[in-house]
Amino acid sequence: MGYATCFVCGQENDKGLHIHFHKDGENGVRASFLAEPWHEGWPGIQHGGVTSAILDEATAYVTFFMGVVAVTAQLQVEFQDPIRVGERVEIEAHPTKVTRRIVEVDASIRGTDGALKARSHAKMMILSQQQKEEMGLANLP
Ligand SMILES: CCCCCCCCCCCCCCCC(=O)SCCNC(=O)CCNC(=O)[C@H](O)C(C)(C)COP(=O)(O)OP(=O)(O)OC[C@H]1O[C@@H](n2cnc3c(N)ncnc32)[C@H](O)[C@@H]1OP(=O)(O)O
Repeated sequence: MGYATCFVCGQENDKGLHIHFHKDGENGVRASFLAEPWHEGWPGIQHGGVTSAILDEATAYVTFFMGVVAVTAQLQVEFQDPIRVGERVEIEAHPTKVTRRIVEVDASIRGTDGALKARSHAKMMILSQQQKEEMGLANLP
């Protein structure tokens, strides 16, 4: 599952994170990730941009599993506790509000002990047919 070349989930992206997201319950999403040395910013700590990309992707998978094509319009991230290189984390996301054009999604990253590392709130904009065509996303499966 996933787009082959996607930076976060694509299995054919040599520079990617190769995270496998799966459906959890009706509209939830789950995944797991282990930070490698090449994901760090400050020594030994996962770069905040990598953390944000993971939260963004988990959010996008929520809308994907809902069967809509959407892009991130807004992503607010809170970095609660450093994610250490070599540390496994668990990722979760679920929708909090669905309107005609916007799906709001909460996502979180926790240590295997359940301690909160980072969380986000996002607004995903559901694309119109015209927007899908303009962005080259009209023929997604
Ligand atoms: C084989 C198959 C396997 C598949 C496996 C699944 C793979 C699943 C993952 C794939 C990979 C995903 C990747 C990660 C997800 C990205 O990261 S997507 C990339 C990052 N995001 C973008 O590039 C989006 C760029 N922005 C845009 O294109 C446009 O600004 C948008 C978001 C489409 C909105 O444009 P628009 O529709 O023209 O918006 P507009 O009509 O002006 O406004 C509509 C309403 O939304 C509000 N609004 C507009 N923009 C914003 C905003 N930025 N913030 C808040 N509100 C906004 C407006 O205020 C307005 O509100 P109302 O006045 O109606 O109350």
